[in-house]
Amino acid sequence: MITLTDIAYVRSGVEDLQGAVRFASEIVGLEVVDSDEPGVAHLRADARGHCLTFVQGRSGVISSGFTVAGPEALAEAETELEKQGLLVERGDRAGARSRGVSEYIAFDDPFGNRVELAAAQFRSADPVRLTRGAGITEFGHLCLDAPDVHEAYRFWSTTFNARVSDWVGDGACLMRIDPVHHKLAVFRGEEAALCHINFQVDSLDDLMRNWHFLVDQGVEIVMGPGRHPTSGSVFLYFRGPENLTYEYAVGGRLIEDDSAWTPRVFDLEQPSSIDMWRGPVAPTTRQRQLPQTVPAATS
Ligand SMILES: O=C/C=C/C(C(=O)O)=C(/O)C(=O)O
Ligand SMILES: [Fe+2]
Repeated sequence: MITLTDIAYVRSGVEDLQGAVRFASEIVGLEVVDSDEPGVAHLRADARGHCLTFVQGRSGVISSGFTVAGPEALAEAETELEKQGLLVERGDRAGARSRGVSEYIAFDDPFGNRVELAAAQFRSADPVRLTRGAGITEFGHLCLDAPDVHEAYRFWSTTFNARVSDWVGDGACLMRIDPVHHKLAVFRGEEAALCHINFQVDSLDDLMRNWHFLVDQGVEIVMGPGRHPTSGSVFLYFRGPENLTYEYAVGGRLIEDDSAWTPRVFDLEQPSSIDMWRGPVAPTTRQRQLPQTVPAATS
């Protein structure tokens, strides 16, 4: 089993590089990192050198990167994946440099999502300089699409150390690789794709200020503000250029003791399974069944 130590980055192809960078920096708030690569832009949210890369070209996710413990673990992972019959490519020096990692390998998950494993992701000692006061604290998780979330779970939980934290019916599988409720989510979708990329913010005030800012900027709000019963985080999903969906979230449960946690299965048909603030506020059935008051008998 391959042990993933963290999420590392998302690389996405964009037709309008300037537009994507402008949105990710001036609207989302990420810091633009210097890049000497023509047609490539890197953005930063936390101590990682960068966590989001846009590459001028065909629109759509290129790859999602994770880290393993080091070069030996990477070599073992390469062997393990090849044993499973997966076609594994070892990245070259230029590719590693562009990813801000020491070395990496790449393969497709069973659905065609391009996944990369890196031996080490470079950290930056420079303080993060967000482009606006969005309150972003970290690149929190990434969510992939797959036609069968159970099959996806089987892949991630047998090939890797992913454990399921919660399910939303057959629609979503939320997996952890450390105590954070999920660093990797898989949503049911017709084909391989990046469902969204999450950035944690420091406070509820940050999230709500961001909401007003996005609305004032005319950004498409996809969902929220709301609260996930799964992680418990308060969320806000919004659409950026070329259909890249971002999520701000605040909070979220930690699962420190695997043995004490039992994954729950929320009903995909219930709106409150995605947003617990959408639960029924109408009178409960008990009140509806209260006997009608009987008019006083007329004498
Ligand atoms: O309906 C599921 C939503 C899950 C969460 C969460 O619980 O935080 C996400 O953020 C997600 O799907 O990525
Ligand atoms: Fe999310």
